Amino acid sequence: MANKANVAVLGGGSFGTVIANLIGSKGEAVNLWMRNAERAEAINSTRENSRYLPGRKLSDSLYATSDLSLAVADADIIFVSIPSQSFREVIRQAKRFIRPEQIVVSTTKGIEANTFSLMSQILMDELPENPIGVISGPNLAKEIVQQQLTATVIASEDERVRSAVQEILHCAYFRTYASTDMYGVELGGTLKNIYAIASGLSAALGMGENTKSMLMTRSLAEMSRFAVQLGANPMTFLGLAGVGDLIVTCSSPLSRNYRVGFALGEGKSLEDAVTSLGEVAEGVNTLRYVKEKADEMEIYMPLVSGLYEVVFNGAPVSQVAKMMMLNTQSSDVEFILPRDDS
Ligand SMILES: NC(=O)C1=CN([C@@H]2O[C@H](COP(=O)(O)OP(=O)(O)OC[C@H]3O[C@@H](n4cnc5c(N)ncnc54)[C@H](OP(=O)(O)O)[C@@H]3O)[C@@H](O)[C@H]2O)C=CC1
Ligand SMILES: O=C(CO)COP(=O)(O)O
Repeated sequence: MANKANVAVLGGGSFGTVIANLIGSKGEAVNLWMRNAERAEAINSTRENSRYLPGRKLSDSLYATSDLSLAVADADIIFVSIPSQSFREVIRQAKRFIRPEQIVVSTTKGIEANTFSLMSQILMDELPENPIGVISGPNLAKEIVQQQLTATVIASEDERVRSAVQEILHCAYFRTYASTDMYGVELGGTLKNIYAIASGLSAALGMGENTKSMLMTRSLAEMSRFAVQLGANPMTFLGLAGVGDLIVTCSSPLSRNYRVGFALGEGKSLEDAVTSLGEVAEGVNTLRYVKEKADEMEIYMPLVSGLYEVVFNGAPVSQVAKMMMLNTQSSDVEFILPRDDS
């Protein structure tokens, strides 16, 4: 039976299902929209998303549907968990069913091809009257479904969005912290995917803990530098959506981006690494778009440039790493000692 649900989640992959299930587990009626009608029916009859979360029993309050109009009809909040390359297309399909008072929240960590838009910018373009927000943080879907203690960030300039999302997601194993820096929070979640690929690569090559720590910390320096040039607040990168998400994604084999890097480090081709995942790894496209943007804006991003050479031009990691290590010495925290003064 269809839910008269206060919440809709668009996207029946790993994260969409997990967010819908978390809300459902609180006893809230939630509709999970997916494009595949057979899969939706199977979820309703078996209480399992066998494609993305095999073996995990889903809440009885979750109703899966391939009917977009029905999914969003009664929702106060609509979460959108669709990979970045299809995000605008899905919002365009949905927008005729969405009313201006409905809150729309992206969970997607990626950049649109050609426009360099983040998902909040797509939401503002397509749904200019709706209150919008983004959630981002160290949020591995496969840990949330096991009810591992987890926190995320809801970022929105609209206080009503922040408090509605905090309330709907709050439970004994999930906390939601608030921010007004939507762009910074989103950029944090998006950029760290690049460095997760680099971390997976370095792990596969047997690099030590010193190397991993250097890589993560210099990644944070590089992503903050880029974000500041694009107008985000660097302080956001000290929070869950910056350093928090960077740590989890650069450390865990549950991260798909880390796994792509690991597979590359084992000698697999990029195509094999991506297809064997069977899920989205946003970092591959993000690397491409950020490299272009950094070149265009002349932003110094040696890790992005080096990784780009390895991933897309087959450069040997040892050669790229040596070049970086022998590069001109620089400052540690450039907000204290500017790079040019070091
Ligand atoms: N998984 C995680 O741990 C986390 C993921 N995220 C972010 O959430 C976003 C979604 O990721 P996730 O759910 O993990 O990805 P998955 O690869 O697990 O699933 C993607 C989902 O999107 C659907 N989809 C893709 N294109 C379309 C389309 N054109 N129309 C309708 N549905 C479409 C797929 O449908 P189909 O199965 O039919 O192909 C699938 O249900 C990503 O940006 C990711 O970075 C954020 C935090 C954590
Ligand atoms: O964003 C994530 C964890 O916060 C999920 O990372 P992956 O997309 O690399 O699996």
